[in-house]
Amino acid sequence: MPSVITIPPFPDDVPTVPLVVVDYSLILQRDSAEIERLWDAARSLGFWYLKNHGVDMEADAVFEMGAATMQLPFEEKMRFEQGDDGNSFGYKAAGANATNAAGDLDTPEFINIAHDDVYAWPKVVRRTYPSTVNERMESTMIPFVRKSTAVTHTILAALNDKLGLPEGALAQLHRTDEFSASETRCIKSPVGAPGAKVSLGAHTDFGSLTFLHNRLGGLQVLPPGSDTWKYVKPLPGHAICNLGDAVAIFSGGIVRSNIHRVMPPPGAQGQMERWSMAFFLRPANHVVLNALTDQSPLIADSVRKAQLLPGGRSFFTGETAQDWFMRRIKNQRIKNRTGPETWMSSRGTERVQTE
Ligand SMILES: O=C(O)CCC(=O)C(=O)O
Ligand SMILES: [Fe+2]
Repeated sequence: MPSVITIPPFPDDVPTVPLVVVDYSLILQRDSAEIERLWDAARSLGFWYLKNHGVDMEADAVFEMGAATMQLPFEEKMRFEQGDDGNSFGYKAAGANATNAAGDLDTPEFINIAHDDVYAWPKVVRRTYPSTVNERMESTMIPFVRKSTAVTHTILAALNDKLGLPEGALAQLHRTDEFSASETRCIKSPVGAPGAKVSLGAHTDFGSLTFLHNRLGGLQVLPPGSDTWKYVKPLPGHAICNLGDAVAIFSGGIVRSNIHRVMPPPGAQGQMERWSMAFFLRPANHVVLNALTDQSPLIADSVRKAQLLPGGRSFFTGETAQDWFMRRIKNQRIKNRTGPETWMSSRGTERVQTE
């Protein structure tokens, strides 16, 4: 199991980004100093560590589900492959996605489980999964997804207030009783050759909030204004949170969906398989990704200012969350590639960040 393997230390001679540590137990108590810390992180890099979130045991169980799933015969996993039409639920084989405009292939395998299927279990509402997932729906997936939904909604509520939105405005766009692309992903990356290329290509996240559980290094961010990728060092007992495109657009650019990628783990960690796992909170499928200017003067002001800048940005995509997500997934698939333009069609808000 990934969680009981001894992990070599993260090297101390690689560039890392110092992330703010947010204490979830204080956010839950609506501690204003802690909410301010979260607010600063959300607006500057859009990434932060989260401690005292209380989901570690459940996260370990999801890693165990991922390990059991990846051990299934390849043909069995391929019975649940996500396909090329823009759906991400199910299995994604290594090499199914491009990592850049040149069409270089990704190396990780994923198992993606739709939250809609977890909420509705034992009813199947989006798709079916391998037996290793079904057997753990009650023991593992339901507790993990319930707790992670609560954590991510609590963070969203704190951001909602700071954005000057009416109470519950963001929650209303992320209702758990409406279908969405929200999912839990367990990722296995094989041991790479030293100096191996990018494992998961540079991207911004497609939805609103990612709650990421990392054991090994490899995740990198490109901080605003920098041309050097920096590692995010995994810290025991700390999850990593980052904001995605949807909430950056809703906020009119006040909060940031920062570009990131995954490289083979650095130093001695490079000798190991890399496992990671993420809970992705995304808006309901029908929600249109536009800035919420009519609900917050702060957001209206931010959009006005952004549009006055040279090359002024629009925060009105007119695309639904479902179309935005499916376009991005579909155009990453190597089978759909016609040329560099396919990669460009897979892009979200990273279009305005350096790649
Ligand atoms: O594996 C990681 O550390 C990050 C994965 C990621 O960025 C993603 O799946 O969107
Ligand atoms: Fe990501």
